[in-house]
Amino acid sequence: MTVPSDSDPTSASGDISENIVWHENTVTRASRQSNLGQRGCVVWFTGLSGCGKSTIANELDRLLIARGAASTLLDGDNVRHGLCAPPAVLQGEHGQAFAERFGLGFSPTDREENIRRIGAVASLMAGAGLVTLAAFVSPYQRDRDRVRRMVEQDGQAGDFLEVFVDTPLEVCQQRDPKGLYKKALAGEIAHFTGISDPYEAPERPEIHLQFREGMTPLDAAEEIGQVMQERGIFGDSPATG
Ligand SMILES: Nc1ncnc2c1ncn2[C@@H]1O[C@H](COP(=O)(O)OS(=O)(=O)O)[C@@H](OP(=O)(O)O)[C@H]1O
Ligand SMILES: Nc1ncnc2c1ncn2[C@@H]1O[C@H](COP(=O)(O)OP(=O)(O)O)[C@@H](O)[C@H]1O
Repeated sequence: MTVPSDSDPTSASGDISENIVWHENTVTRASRQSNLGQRGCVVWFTGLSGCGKSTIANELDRLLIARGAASTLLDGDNVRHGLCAPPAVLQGEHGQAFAERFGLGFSPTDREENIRRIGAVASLMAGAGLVTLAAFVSPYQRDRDRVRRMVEQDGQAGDFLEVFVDTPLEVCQQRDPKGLYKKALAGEIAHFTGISDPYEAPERPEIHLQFREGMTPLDAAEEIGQVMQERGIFGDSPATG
């Protein structure tokens, strides 16, 4: 825990929230959604490494764009190159102390902060009216529930759709496209989800993609698109203020 220094503006004022005042935007979420003809939302893919999160999310993204929707995609590996970069990436530019303080690995606390940051960004994107796809292992229910609360407080109930990509560990290990399971099983990667770190399966996901042999990414994406249609995401839903 870093004790604020005298030069830290918060040390004099005590509670930082006293000096940070929420500013209501002039342009409302409702007008952004009306312009886009859709409801901003977050479609949150969770599951083991190799379960198919990125593939299905990209397929859904393609379907959404094809139907004229405005969507965007946040992916674990990619976001960990920038917003949630590890210490090794930050050190060169920012120095060791900064890198150790703000860089993220895979400890429970680092994963918590990773998902908290992404949840805040995803909520802002949904607030702009975008269908925001997010594909992260996000192994802890508490972290996923926190994003759900954040998104639905900013918007409305139903704006967060949890998609459990329920592919068995054995299948993920057989796929192992990045060779990470092989490394993890050889002890070369610590805290690897499903091998040496826990994964808490969603208790009540909006969409449960149960693994079936022959089920294609397109099948999964179309199933999600259908649920989104039924939930009024594409323009026949009441806009929020
Ligand atoms: N220790 C460990 N555990 C799990 N995954 C690991 C680990 N180290 C690296 N990777 C690679 O990082 C991707 C997971 O990053 P996420 O940001 O989605 O993880 S988390 O949500 O913070 O748990 C994940 O990407 P996907 O395979 O696309 O899921 C892995 O390839
Ligand atoms: N429905 C599917 N059927 C067969 N292979 C799949 C399916 N979905 C994904 N894959 C393959 O599994 C591997 C891991 O998929 P990926 O989307 O990278 O998973 P994740 O993002 O969860 O790590 C990739 O090689 C991908 O082509």
